[in-house]
Amino acid sequence: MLEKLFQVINRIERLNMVSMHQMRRSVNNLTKPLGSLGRLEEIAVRLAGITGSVQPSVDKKAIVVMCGDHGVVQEGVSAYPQEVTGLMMANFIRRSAAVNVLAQQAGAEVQVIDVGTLLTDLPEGVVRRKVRPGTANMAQGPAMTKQEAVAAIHVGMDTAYELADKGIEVIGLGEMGIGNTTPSSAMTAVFTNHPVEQITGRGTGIDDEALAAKTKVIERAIEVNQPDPGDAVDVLAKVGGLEIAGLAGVIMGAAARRVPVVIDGVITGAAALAACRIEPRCRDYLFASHLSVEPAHRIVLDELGLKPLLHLDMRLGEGTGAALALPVIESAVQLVSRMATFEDLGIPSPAPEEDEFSLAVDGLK
Ligand SMILES: Cc1cc2ncn([C@H]3O[C@H](COP(=O)(O)O)[C@@H](O)[C@H]3O)c2cc1C
Ligand SMILES: O=C(O)c1cccnc1
Repeated sequence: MLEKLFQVINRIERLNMVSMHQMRRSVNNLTKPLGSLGRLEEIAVRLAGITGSVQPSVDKKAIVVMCGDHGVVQEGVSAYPQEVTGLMMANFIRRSAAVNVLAQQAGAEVQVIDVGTLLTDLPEGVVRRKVRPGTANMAQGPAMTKQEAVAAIHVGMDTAYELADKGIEVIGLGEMGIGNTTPSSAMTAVFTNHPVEQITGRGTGIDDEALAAKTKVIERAIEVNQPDPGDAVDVLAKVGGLEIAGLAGVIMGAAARRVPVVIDGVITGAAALAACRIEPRCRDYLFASHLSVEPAHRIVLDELGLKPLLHLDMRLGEGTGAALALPVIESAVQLVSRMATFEDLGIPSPAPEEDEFSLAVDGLK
């Protein structure tokens, strides 16, 4: 069962330092003051490292929306009923949800995958990869078995491989699953050892009383299940979710295929933490799109050493932040491929010589 997971992880390589070095030199030769394109320069350098090309392309884009339901919703942790998961899936298929609008603007296709919802009558167009119909209530016992968590990871890995096979050059992550900020906070607490109280947020918009109750539910889930922070599959199985495990699989699969991944909010962030605990090299393939209002998100990004590209006070999920960041990433590529160099203008590059001799790898932020 674990063989496939290990085969994918084995393929995840370091970034290509030669390409990064060459890209940094190209960026320094563009007709602008040194460093003046700020983080766009880092994006270009890291894309070179990820793709192994000094002319990377992120033209073909996809947003993967992994969907799952959560038994812990019984505990009153969300402001909305569980049926909203399915209703929103239908909305994604009709292309009328927030993520569809933003993905269309970014020129990205949206793929909707059922990895573990309660829905039996799935709308046409949803990819059918259900591992089980929703998780069990993690406040009473494990959300799922380890086998199920691994099966959900495999769904994500397969998805990333299929997208890479069809020429997708950048993958944005999204999710839908009423209640899923609860397992995301639980996972973040376990992986980072921060107090649950500091990590738990209002999700879809619960009041103070419900927030206090949600915090207690998460503490209870950790107490009851005793997830092992050193075993990310154990954490995913005991206090995670099917769509979260699927997203961790997408990250590992994409990294194995040298495809950059743009994470979204607190749920895709928790998935990224899990993927990076399984294989730390995954981290170099990730871009953080935005900083969510959910308190766990800042903790996740700090832990991963990722800086968000946008600050828009969003707290939606679905892949909305990832969709918004895709054009920013594409801008970095367009700048390096289309701007003139100092040589083009017939003057020597003013970039300092010692840059050539720096071993510090930039573009890793
Ligand atoms: C209409 C609607 C659309 C959404 N799109 C994403 N989410 C977001 O809210 C859920 C997580 O919040 P909580 O843990 O509080 O339930 C997820 O499904 C997430 O993607 C939505 C939630 C609602 C209600
Ligand atoms: O930050 C997020 O991703 C988020 C916040 C609240 C609800 N759903 C998602």
